[in-house]
Amino acid sequence: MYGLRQTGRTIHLINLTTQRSLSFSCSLNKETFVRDKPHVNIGTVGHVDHGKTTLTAAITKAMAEAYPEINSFKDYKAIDNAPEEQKRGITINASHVEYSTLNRHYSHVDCPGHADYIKNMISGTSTMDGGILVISAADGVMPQTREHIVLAKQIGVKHLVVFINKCDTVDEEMIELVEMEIREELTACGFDGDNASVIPGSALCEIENKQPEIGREAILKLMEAVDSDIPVPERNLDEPLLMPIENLYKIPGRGTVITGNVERGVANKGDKVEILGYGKHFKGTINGMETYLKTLDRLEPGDNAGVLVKGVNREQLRRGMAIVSPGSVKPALKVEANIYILTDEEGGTGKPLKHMGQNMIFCRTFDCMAATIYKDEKDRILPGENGLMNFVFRVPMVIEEGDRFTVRAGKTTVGTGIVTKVYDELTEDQVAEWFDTKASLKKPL
Ligand SMILES: Nc1nc2c(ncn2[C@@H]2O[C@H](COP(=O)(O)OP(=O)(O)OP(=O)(O)O)[C@@H](O)[C@H]2O)c(=O)[nH]1
Ligand SMILES: [Mg+2]
Repeated sequence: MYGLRQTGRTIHLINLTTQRSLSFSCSLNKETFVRDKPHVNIGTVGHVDHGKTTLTAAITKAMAEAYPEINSFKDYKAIDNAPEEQKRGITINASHVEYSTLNRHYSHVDCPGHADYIKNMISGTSTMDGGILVISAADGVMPQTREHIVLAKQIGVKHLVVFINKCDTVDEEMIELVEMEIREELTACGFDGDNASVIPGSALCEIENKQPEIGREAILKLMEAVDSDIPVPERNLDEPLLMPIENLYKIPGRGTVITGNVERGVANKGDKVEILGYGKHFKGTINGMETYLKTLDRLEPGDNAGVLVKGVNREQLRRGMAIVSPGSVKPALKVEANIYILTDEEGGTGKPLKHMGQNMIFCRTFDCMAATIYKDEKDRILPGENGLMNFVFRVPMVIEEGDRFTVRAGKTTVGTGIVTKVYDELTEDQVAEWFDTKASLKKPL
């Protein structure tokens, strides 16, 4: 026996015996997103293949089964939907899904675990109010488990809930060992390891409707822990708009759709905006906003939104730029930061940064080359220590006092920092000339 239920634009076909449902969209007029619950941004992080995408799909399934009126199941293929992701069976791009518990609406970003795509993990994590750390009971703590905990901490994710996955493959004793190991690891990285919620289960069991005690029930327990452990952050509605760009789409005849997470401020249809970063400056007008295919009445902090902007071309823009209220942000070329250098064990290089070296800086959704300059040429900040140093970007970037960022060299995270000061004494020409000649032969900027 099957039943039909409609929620907004979505029709759910429900098997009345198993309560499994299949959802599909119909083309009624677009619904308006109703802000009837607090909205929280979360996501899955952890080592490659530990089951983050499977868990993401399993959460949407468990939520759709528990509250079908407000949720629909997104299967694995809908989350890892790029051809290369499907061919290789790994996540490359951070991908977003939404679901609701009775108390909250969540936007969930499923981050890649593979070391080659840490860049996408960093930009995905930059918008999280809290995270679900996924760890396989069969493997325990692995290199990217540790790297993701360290990065989440430094990026400013204050709350982590742990899901020990693949419990269908091991015995009780092993699960207890992994729980002890992960609590220690969290504590070592500055989280409250003793009191963190650690939920054992199996994402695959929920997907395959097996062993509900480690499948469905564990996922519901996990979401209860997420509801209670990850507080709704304070949203700053009074400041001018800032929304870092995550992705861009061109809609022929309509304009450019910019997706991302609103960091602060509100904006309405018809508002004028600026788009800044990578030394560029464009002007446009907001012509519409959406979240998960529903119309937004206005942009608010925390929204994971798609914004239709008139007056800019998709080709001019790139991820890492930011949409801001006109005149509210001045991009910076040179900043001072308090920087912490990772040790070998934390996944770093175990070496200090070079004076006048060049490294990639990751902040919000941007990555940009910067010169690393010690205040005194003889200074060195050793692994495991922190100190002040200057960074000069190749081009002006949207970065402000108090912003957190990550320093990477090749595939390794070298350090993490917080901006303590923004200088404005340099011109773009001076910086371009300095980078274009052999930087190391010149005196520090
Ligand atoms: N036995 C078992 N296998 C699982 C479970 N969860 C996931 N898997 C399997 O583990 C493999 C990796 O799962 P993914 O969800 O792709 O892992 P991931 O963490 O998203 O991987 P990346 O995004 O590439 O880092 C797949 O073959 C899954 O079917 C589980 O609970 N039990
Ligand atoms: Mg994945």
